[in-house]
This record gives sequence, structure tokens and C-alpha cells, in this order.
Amino acid sequence: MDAHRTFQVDLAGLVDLLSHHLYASPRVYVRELLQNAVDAITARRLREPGAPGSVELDTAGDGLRVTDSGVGLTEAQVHELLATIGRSSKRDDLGFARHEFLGQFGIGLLSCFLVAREIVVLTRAAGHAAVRWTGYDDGRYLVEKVDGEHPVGTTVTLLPRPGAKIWFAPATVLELARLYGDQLPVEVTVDGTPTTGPVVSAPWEVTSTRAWTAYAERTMGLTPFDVIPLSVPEAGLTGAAFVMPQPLNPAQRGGHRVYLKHMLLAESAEGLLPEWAFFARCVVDTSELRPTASREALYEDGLLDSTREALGDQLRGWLVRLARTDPRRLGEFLHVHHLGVKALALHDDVMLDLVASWWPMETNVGRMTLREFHERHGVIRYSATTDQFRQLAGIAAAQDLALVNAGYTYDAEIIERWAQVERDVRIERLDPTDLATRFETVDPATEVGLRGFTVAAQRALDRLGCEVVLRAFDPSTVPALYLIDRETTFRQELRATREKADPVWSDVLAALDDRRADTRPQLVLNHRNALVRRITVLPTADLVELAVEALYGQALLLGYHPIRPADAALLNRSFLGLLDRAVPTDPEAGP
Ligand SMILES: Nc1ncnc2c1ncn2[C@@H]1O[C@H](COP(=O)(O)OP(=O)(O)OP(=O)(O)O)[C@@H](O)[C@H]1O
Repeated sequence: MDAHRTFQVDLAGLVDLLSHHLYASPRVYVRELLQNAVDAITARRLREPGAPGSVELDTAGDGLRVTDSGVGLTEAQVHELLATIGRSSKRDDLGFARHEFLGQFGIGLLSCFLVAREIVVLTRAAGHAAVRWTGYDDGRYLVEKVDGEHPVGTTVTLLPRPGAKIWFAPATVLELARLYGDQLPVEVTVDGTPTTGPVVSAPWEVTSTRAWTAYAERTMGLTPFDVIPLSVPEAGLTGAAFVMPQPLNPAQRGGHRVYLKHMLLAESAEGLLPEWAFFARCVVDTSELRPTASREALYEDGLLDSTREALGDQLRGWLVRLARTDPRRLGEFLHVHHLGVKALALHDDVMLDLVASWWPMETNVGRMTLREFHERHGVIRYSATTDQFRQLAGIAAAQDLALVNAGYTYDAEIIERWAQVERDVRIERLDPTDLATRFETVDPATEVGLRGFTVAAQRALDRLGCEVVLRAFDPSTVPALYLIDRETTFRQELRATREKADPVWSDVLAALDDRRADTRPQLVLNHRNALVRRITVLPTADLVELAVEALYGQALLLGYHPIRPADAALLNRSFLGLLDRAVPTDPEAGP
């Protein structure tokens, strides 16, 4: 029968795996050492409540020595715990992480091999002799009894790897110990300098918004737009969310500063807030959420889910409160974050409602929110491009048509989605040619009288495929309007692209084109306009043609329509033709 064998672990391979894939940077070795020391002190105090609690880091000599006044280990424990990767004293009989400790995976010490070629642990447990364990990065280790007097506790000594010396520079060690451990409930010193007794007070002890703001300024270097206190008792979580004062990209999930039982876990942990809360960065301390093995992130479990939801509720509460008590400030918030809020509104109802209720859109009846517009004007009629809005806003207003400019990023999609979500909201995308149906026709007698003019005008524009229509509309200052329906615009753009495209692509585009469906664009001349009236009674057909061509060109330009080569040629001809008429001939110069 085959005997069972155990896996052989190649330590060099494992160290490589840890350094390149698990930990973001070798600097976490300080965090892991601090964590082990704090856990050892916690374990000792469980048995011996008044026991001393200090951790000393010493950079004198070649590497780093970390001495703690914790429980220490017996020889048997050294064999069991330090010689077996994945073995931890911090789990209960069922294998669950014990609540009072920071560690649980049994790999933390291994991270020291990121920077050390050799680790020496000198340790003594109460009532036992001292033991020295020496581990080498090639996987060998040695355990020896040590004679002489030793205090209860542990000293871990790291001997640097070649090339890793920078991680042991006194200033670096001090900085890292401060970073990870400045809030720890035990006294930590580096070469005698205390790192605890924090420079900034612990985030979970801060109560006033002013103190929070000062905290954000120190740790993030910015003054938050606002501070939202956070608390989720089931996760043992306290802290605050800072609303960022500058726009952020919602596609980039934000990192949060997360402490685990007062030890800094990660400066940029993701996934603490729901996706829609992209505008906030948090600082929290939690006793119940679990870290991943790398400790760079929080473990995705049911508790993190419900915590995220609870934090989302607290942020939502802030938005709702702001809307109720300080709409001006909410306006300022949207001013900063509107692009992100709008991007999310395309699939998040909270954000959609925020935009609809609070974001003032540009309309031809003044700036107002979609909700206000809906209440005042019923149908939400909107223009899908800013160019179109600019051209038609005034004219639509004169026909008593309220119009929203939905040409800005996301606005048209937001209007369309709002109508899907809110049942009683009706929307209508403005088709320019529909506008013409609202204009008054010229009375029949006048129309008959202007027959000659319309024939000449139509002749001028026939070669451009444009129809001339005479109507009467306000404002009377507008002489002519070029209107083309949406579908036809699309097909015209398609044709322009086809002319430039290679044959294969051109064929693909051809499939989308159907000339038969084209409606002719219209040049609507305004009979209320004084200039147009004078043009209609010009004595000769060729003068009428020049004038109508000029009106056509001007209407194209004002409406930001594309100028085709034929249009440009016509503009040129009419301009020079009119100039020729306007400038008196020089009797001296002959014909
Ligand atoms: N300074 C120390 N004092 C006492 N025991 C220690 C010390 N450092 C390590 N140990 C013992 O060695 C074990 C393994 O340590 P290691 O850091 O590898 O894992 P851990 O802290 O249990 O879990 P994690 O991988 O989450 O850090 C610990 O569970 C602990 O029992």
C-alpha cells in the first residue's frame, strides 16, 4: 500500500509568490512584525491583565530588531508555529480567526523574507526556557535552547537581503512604523523615538467636523467638501466619509483608509462603499471585517456586503438631508461631481433622481431641473445636440414650445431613462421639421401674388435638393431657417463618410442608406421678416435667385449644418453676385 506523503513546499518559490503577487510592496514587512508583536501582547494580557505592553524597533547594526513584551513561545510552539507555513496560534479549534487578534493566516512572518535573508526569533514564554529559532530563505531552519536570563517576550531580528537594505534605513523604518502603527494601543518606539501617541488624533476619536477636516488635510492633503460621520455597529466600524472637493472619475473605484483594530490595514482599500458613492473617500476602523491574506483589501463576505449597504444608506442620508436643508450646497456638490453623478444615473436610480430633481438643465425658458420643467411644461421636449438647441431655442420659444438642451454629455440618455422610470413623464425629441408645422401659412391671396417669386426661388435651390417654403413665424428678426429631419441628417452624414471611405467600408455603409426614405430639407422663409418681404418683390428673377441663395447659405451657417462643396460654391457665387450689384460700376472703366 502507498504511504501518505505531505506536500513539499519550495520556500524560495513561496517567497517569490508572496513578493510579486500577494503584497503590494516589501514595506508591509513592518506591518506584519508590528501585528505579531501586538497580538503577542494581547495574548499575554488575556492571562495577565496588567502585563507590560511595549514594542521596540531597533535599527542599530545591520538589520532590524523588534522586541515585544508579549507572551513569547515555548520550544514546542516554536516547532509547531514557526516551522510550519500556514500554522497560526490565532485561530480557534474550528479554524476561525480569533476575534482579539490581528493575524490569522500563519504567513505574516514569511513576508519578512521579502527583505531578509535570515530571520532570528529569540523568545521566552513564562515558566519556560528561552529558545532561538533561525530561519533561512532557502527553507532551512534551526531551533536551539538558549541559556541565561531573558525577559518574557520575543525579539525578532532580520538580516537584510542584498539589495533590500533601503528598507532598513532608520528613517524608513520610523516612517513605516508611524504609518501602520501610530494608533496602536501599545507603546511603539523606533530607536527610542515613540511612534504612537499620534501626530493626528485617531480618526475614530474625532467627533467634530472641524477636527475631521483637519484630519483630512493632514492625511490626504485636501480640504473635503463635507464630512459624513459613519458608524456600523455590526462591523464594529466607526469613521468618516470625506466628500471630495474635486471631480473624480466614477469608473475608478476609490481607495479608503482602513484600520483593523486600530492598526492601519490599507491606505487604499477598495469596495467599502457602493459604486455610486464614487465621490467619497473614507477613513474607518473596524473590528469585525476581515482582511484578505495580503491585508491590502477587505474580504468579500456577507458582512462586507451589509456594511457596504449600511454605509451607502448613511451617504444617501447625507444627500437627502442636504437637499432638504441646504439645496444651495447640494447645487455646489453637483457642480463639482455632475459628470460622475450623471454617468451613474444611467444605471442607478438614486443618482437619476438626484439629477432629475436637482441638476439645473439649460432650457429656452431658463435654467431648471427636469422635475420643474415637467411640472411647468408637461412634455419634456428636448434637443439632442447643442448646435440644434442654439439654432432653434429662440424660434421654439416664440411658438410657445419649451425646449431642453440635452446636448451635453449624458443628458439625452438621462432624459430618456427618467421617462422609463417615472411613469407619468412624457418626452419628445425635437425633430426640426416638426417645428415648421407650427408656423403660420401666408394668406392665400398673398401667396398667389408671390407665385413668380417662389418659382424663381425654388429654381435656385433645386440643384441643391432643397425645398423653399414660405411661412410666417416669430421672431420676425429671423429671415430664414434651414430644417432637415433627423433621419435624413443621418443619411447625409453617412454619404459624406462613404465618399472618404475605402470600397469595403463604403459598401457596408451603403447597406444603411436608403435614398428613397430621404425627405427634402426645407428652407423656410419668414414672411414676417422685412428683408424677406423686400426680396419677394424684387423685380428680376436673377436677383431673387442670388438673394435666396444668400439666405440659404446664412441659414446653413447659423444652424451649424455641414457645408458640402456644392453649398460652398453657391455661397461664393451669391456673395460675389450680390457684391457685383452693390458696388456701382465705374463709368470710366468701360464694360
Ligand atoms: N512576536 C511574536 N510573539 C509570539 N508569537 C509569535 C510572534 N510572531 C509570530 N508568532 C507566532 O507565530 C505564528 C505565525 O506567525 P505569522 O505572522 O506567520 O502568522 P499569524 O500572525 O498567525 O497570521 P497572519 O498570516 O495573518 O499574520 C503566530 O500565529 C504566532 O503564534
